[in-house]
Formats: sequence, C-alpha cells, structure tokens
Amino acid sequence: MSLNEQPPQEQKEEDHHHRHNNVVLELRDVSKAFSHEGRADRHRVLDRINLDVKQGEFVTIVGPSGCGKSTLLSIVAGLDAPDSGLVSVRGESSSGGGRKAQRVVIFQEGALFPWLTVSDNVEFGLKVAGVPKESRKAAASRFIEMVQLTKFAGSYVYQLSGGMKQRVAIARALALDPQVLLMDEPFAALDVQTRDILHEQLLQIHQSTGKTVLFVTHNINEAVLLGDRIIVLSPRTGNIKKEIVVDRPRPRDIESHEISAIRRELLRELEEDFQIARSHSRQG
Ligand SMILES: Nc1ncnc2c1ncn2[C@@H]1O[C@H](COP(=O)(O)OP(=O)(O)OP(=O)(O)O)[C@@H](O)[C@H]1O
Repeated sequence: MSLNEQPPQEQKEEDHHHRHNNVVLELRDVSKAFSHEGRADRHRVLDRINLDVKQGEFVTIVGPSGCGKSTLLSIVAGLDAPDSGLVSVRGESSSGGGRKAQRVVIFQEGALFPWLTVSDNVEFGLKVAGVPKESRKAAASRFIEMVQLTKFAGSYVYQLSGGMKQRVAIARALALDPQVLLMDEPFAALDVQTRDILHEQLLQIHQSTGKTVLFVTHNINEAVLLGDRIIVLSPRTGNIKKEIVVDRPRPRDIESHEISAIRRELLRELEEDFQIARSHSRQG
C-alpha cells in the first residue's frame, strides 16, 4: 500500500480494535462436534466459545477430562479446524492459512527427536524455516541458556530426564518466536518436585520474554499458581463456565490465604462437573 492509500474502513476498525485492546488471540463463536461410531448424533464438545487473550497474558484452562481442553488448544494451534467460528492471532484469521509458527504447542510428551542433541532439537524448526546456520546457532544457545541446559547442549535427548526434556521442548518452541505459546498439560507426567522447578522456570521465562501463554491443565494448583486468568470449561455446556482473574504477584504460595481462597472457589466450580463425569464413568 502506498502512503496515500488508505486501508478500507473495516480493516482500520479491526486494527484499532487490536491495538486498543492489545488482543493477541481472539476466538469468536468457536464450535466443534465429533461423531462417534455407530451413533447418528454428533457430540458437541465446544459450543460457541468466545475468548480474548491479551499480549503477555498467561491464561490457564481447566475442566474435567473430556471437556474439550485439548480440542480447543488444537483449534487455536491450527492443527484442527473448528466447525464454525473464527480464530485469529493478531487479527490474522487462521482459516486463511495464517502462519502456524505464530502458535506452537508443547505437549505432555515433548515430541522431540530423541536421537538428536539438545541443540539440534532446538534448531530444528529454524532449519526447516530456512534460517541461516549462524543465526540458528545463536538463537538455540540463547534459549537453551534460558531453560538452563547450556551444559547439556551437546547431549542426546534420550539421555535426559523427563523434566529436562520438557525444558528442551520449551526452548525449541521459544526459538520459533511464536505469538502465543500453547501448552497442553506439559508437566503432567513429571514428579512434584520437578514440576515445581519447571513452574518457577516457566514463570521466569514468561516474565523475561513477555510471551502470551495458553496453558491447559487439569491440575487445580497449577492453574492457580500460574495463571493471570483461569478459564473453566464445562463438559455440559461445551462453553466457558467461569473466568477467575488471579490478580496476585508471582511466585505464589498455594497455602497463602488469598491463593487458597481462589483454589477453593475453583474447586467449587469444578465439583459439580466432576461429579457428573464420575457418575457417567460409573454408568459406562
Ligand atoms: N478426533 C476425535 N474424534 C472423536 N472424538 C474426539 C476426537 N477428539 C476428541 N474427541 C472427543 O471430544 C471430547 C473432548 O476431548 P478433549 O481431548 O478435547 O478433552 P480434554 O478436556 O482435553 O480431556 P483430557 O483432560 O482427558 O485430556 C472427548 O469426549 C473426546 O472423546
């Protein structure tokens, strides 16, 4: 566009909306249903979800098993398409083939290449993206340092512990410089002590990089300790049941008065749906 040309009014309004609200990720009426074998009806997992996530915000998503947390994350990542509705990252719709690197997912199992070194794993995505060797190496060592694995840069991933592997996965995701970091129960397989250490590291990284994070978990403590905002999904409605803003500085103490009050509030919200899930599993 030349300097004299004006963007269409609609575009101008949208740009203004995003700058004004600092919204990075926007979900509008996102729905998704799955059909099950031998059944005619479709199970509506997500039903017209609306969500705005601001730049630098750390949002945790909780809800009982099967409520659609992973489905939501896959749709945001562009790995799956919604049946209807819109997902956009910085105003760019993902259905229009938006750049996937804007959103990178870190799964419970790191999806790393065990036979490659830590460095080669972190560099991998950059290599695919055609980033020259020198800048690739520089980016890799910066993020390996950020997750405190510099001493292990030359080690093979299969030699590492579970916690270290997840740190490599985080470094690899950060190297791609995504707009939104998507995490699907990334620490669920780790022991409690390792998880505590990774929480601390992740919060430091979040603070130093200012990245926007969408973090799925069924661990209530994790949701309360990490999130600026907690989104509770309900399997009954397929929608957001409650949003809890946790306006407390971090690191947080789960036993402090304020944090345990929020934890209790979250438990109450989840209790009803957990009971329904339990009675369904007894029947099933
Ligand atoms: N590809 C698929 N085909 C059919 N059904 C699916 C598919 N993916 C998810 N589902 C169903 O959608 C529902 C939500 O699944 P999802 O994995 O998103 O839930 P979740 O909240 O992440 O659960 P969990 O905490 O157990 O990981 C479940 O009933 C699941 O069986």
